[in-house]
Amino acid sequence: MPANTMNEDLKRERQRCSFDPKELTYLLDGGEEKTEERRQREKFFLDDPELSETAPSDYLSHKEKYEHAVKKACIVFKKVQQLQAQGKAGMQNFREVLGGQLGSAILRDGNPLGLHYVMFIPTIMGQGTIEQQAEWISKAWNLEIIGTYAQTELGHGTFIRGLETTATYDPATEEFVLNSPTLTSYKWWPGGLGHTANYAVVVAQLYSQGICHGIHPFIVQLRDEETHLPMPGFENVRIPWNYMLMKNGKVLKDGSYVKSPSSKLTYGTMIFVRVVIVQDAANYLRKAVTIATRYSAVRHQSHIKESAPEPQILDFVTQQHKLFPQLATYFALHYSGAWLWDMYNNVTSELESGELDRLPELHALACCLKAVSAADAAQGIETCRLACGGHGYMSCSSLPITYGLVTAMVTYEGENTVLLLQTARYLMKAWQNCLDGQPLTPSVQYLNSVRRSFGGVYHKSVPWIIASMQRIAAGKIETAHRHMNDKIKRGVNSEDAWNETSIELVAASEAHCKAFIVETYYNSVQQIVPSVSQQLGKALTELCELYAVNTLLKNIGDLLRYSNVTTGDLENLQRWLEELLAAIRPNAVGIVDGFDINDAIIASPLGAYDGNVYERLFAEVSKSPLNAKPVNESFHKYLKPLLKSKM
Ligand SMILES: CCCCCCCC/C=C\CCCCCC(=O)SCCNC(=O)CCNC(=O)[C@H](O)C(C)(C)COP(=O)(O)OP(=O)(O)OC[C@H]1O[C@@H](n2cnc3c(N)ncnc32)[C@H](O)[C@@H]1OP(=O)(O)O
Ligand SMILES: Cc1cc2nc3c(=O)[nH]c(=O)nc-3n(C[C@H](O)[C@H](O)[C@H](O)COP(=O)(O)OP(=O)(O)OC[C@H]3O[C@@H](n4cnc5c(N)ncnc54)[C@H](O)[C@@H]3O)c2cc1C
Repeated sequence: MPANTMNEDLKRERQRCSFDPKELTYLLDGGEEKTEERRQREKFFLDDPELSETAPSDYLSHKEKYEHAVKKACIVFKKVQQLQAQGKAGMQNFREVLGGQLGSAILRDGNPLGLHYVMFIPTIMGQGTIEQQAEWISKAWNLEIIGTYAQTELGHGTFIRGLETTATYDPATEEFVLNSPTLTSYKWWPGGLGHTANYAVVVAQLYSQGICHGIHPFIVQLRDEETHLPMPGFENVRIPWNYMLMKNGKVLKDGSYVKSPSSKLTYGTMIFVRVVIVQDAANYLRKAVTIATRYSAVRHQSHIKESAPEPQILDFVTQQHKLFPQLATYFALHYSGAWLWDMYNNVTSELESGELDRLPELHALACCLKAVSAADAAQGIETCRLACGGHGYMSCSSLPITYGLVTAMVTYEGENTVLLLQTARYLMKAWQNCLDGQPLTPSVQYLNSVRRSFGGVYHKSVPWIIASMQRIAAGKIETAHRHMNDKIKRGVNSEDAWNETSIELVAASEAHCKAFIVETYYNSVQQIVPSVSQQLGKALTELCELYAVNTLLKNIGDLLRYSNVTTGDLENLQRWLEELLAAIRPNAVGIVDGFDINDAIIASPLGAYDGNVYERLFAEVSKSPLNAKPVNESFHKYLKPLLKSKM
């Protein structure tokens, strides 16, 4: 590939952009200094020859992939320690390096230490007493031990009250006896459990004095610290009394049980990871949309006008409609995720001082935001893949693997439907409170005002869209609530009525979440615009408007059902959408440049900064071991005899 050549289309795109992409980069990083620190950090890892790929891991066996990942995870860990020693990395950077887009670029096939950092350490911090934290955290932090989070069993993942593993307290020896007596009680799925971890937080049903007290977390050693040989399996395994994490519920040495202020505090790590997922989903989406946008600016095909040369595929309005909403969705999830992170930190410090009031609202928001961000990012990444035609299907495009990582988010840490039903539980109570004139928490305040009006007159503004989406959400909440209560009045018991209404409950929850995201995104942009250049402010406003208009248009049926919108209003909305696509078009490449994702993290011949798509694609496929020899052995072994036999 010729060195330092830049694709001519991308050059032109960059000249057309109305704002300076650097300004967007600084905004997203939190300032020029932060951008510089991030770039230095990325360079520190990506320039390390031991971490850079000599050949794509696609061509390795499963076993080789695992060994390769462990090797790299260890190098990364040592490098993080070096940064920490220099005061250049804290917990947040740890997550970025090991779990964020940098981590996923270095450890393309998964991080064997991921669960150690994302769940094992946070569980000890959130559920352990001060003494237990003192005992375990530094060991875990320094990687003297490697942990995982073993909750899910072969038979139960969602319904954790149904877990079968037991931990029975024996006061005679001051030990817990752990047991997984059936096939369905075997721990199944925990990341790193098979070969990497030597300790786990095991979630088990606590029994003491003959009474079951529900699920609680226990630290269990899985492998010998020296030989790494597995400890005896989960049949009557004894662990010391103080290996039960006892910040919340406790067992005293005599076996008496002291209840937690809320049994749901045991579920705290799950809330933490759901909050983290919102940001991670957004970041994976921005990587995919960077690839697809740059590719679409470089790729020419077909005609808009027969007389003109083949256009960039980005000039097809349908292509813009595939990609620009994904750009906007990134920002929407980014700002909603930041909002949720702040709420999580505030509520967590309130919990520390015994205030539990805001926990249900945090749980309700974390559940629906995790579900919607995982689903929308997965769908958005798949749209980006489709937008790249055949080349998007290639593994080296990085789009299939990115989709694979994000679609897993739909299932893990609470399956999406299940989480949306948790939010629906909260919304049903909120609606009842609304009917009873009881106070409402901030995120459902809108139910009160929307209840009083069927809809305002259309005006071309995001506040009108927010009000419309709130009307849809309130309408769906009211409908589900009414249908469920009608069933109960007809004699259906409340649990069956819930199940029979659950399609509407899930839809209500999604609508509530979408209204929340649009409002949070809009409020964030309103706050930012006065502090940035007029050009960037305009670009950010257009993206926010696009997210709002596009989301509303995807819900036309609901809009017609729950508001007094006219068909003329819908035509106006469609025109507005098309105007926004045209307005964003000149800035599309500038926006993804503003994301400032290093080429090594992009890891796709379709999406590199220089736009040398075809040269890079060719170089990539040349790496396949299959292409090393002109004739593969299978020809002589199988094809040739078959061809001969036909002669
Ligand atoms: C630093 C380095 C980073 C490296 C990163 C590497 C990358 C890592 C990559 C991947 C990580 C992968 C992580 C995946 C790990 C996992 O998946 S771990 C397993 C997660 N499992 C789940 O999430 C299970 C889902 N199920 C549940 O959460 C619950 O069982 C349930 C909520 C569905 C039901 O629980 P149940 O006890 O039956 O509750 P209910 O009866 O339905 O409700 C009772 C009330 O409790 C409230 N509630 C439920 N959950 C919570 C909570 N978390 N907090 C607060 N309150 C909660 C619920 O609303 C009910 O309240 P009311 O009675 O008032 O209505
Ligand atoms: C990549 C990956 C990594 C994971 N890592 C870990 C880990 O490190 N540690 C760990 O403990 N676990 C881990 N898990 C397990 C994960 O948390 C569970 O798979 C997840 O919580 C879903 O539970 P399940 O598999 O039991 O699904 P199920 O609950 O069996 O879901 C199957 C279907 O049933 C439906 N369903 C279930 N219950 C209800 C309900 N109440 N109402 C309506 N529909 C319902 C669901 O919507 C879904 O459609 C991981 C899973 C994956 C995929």
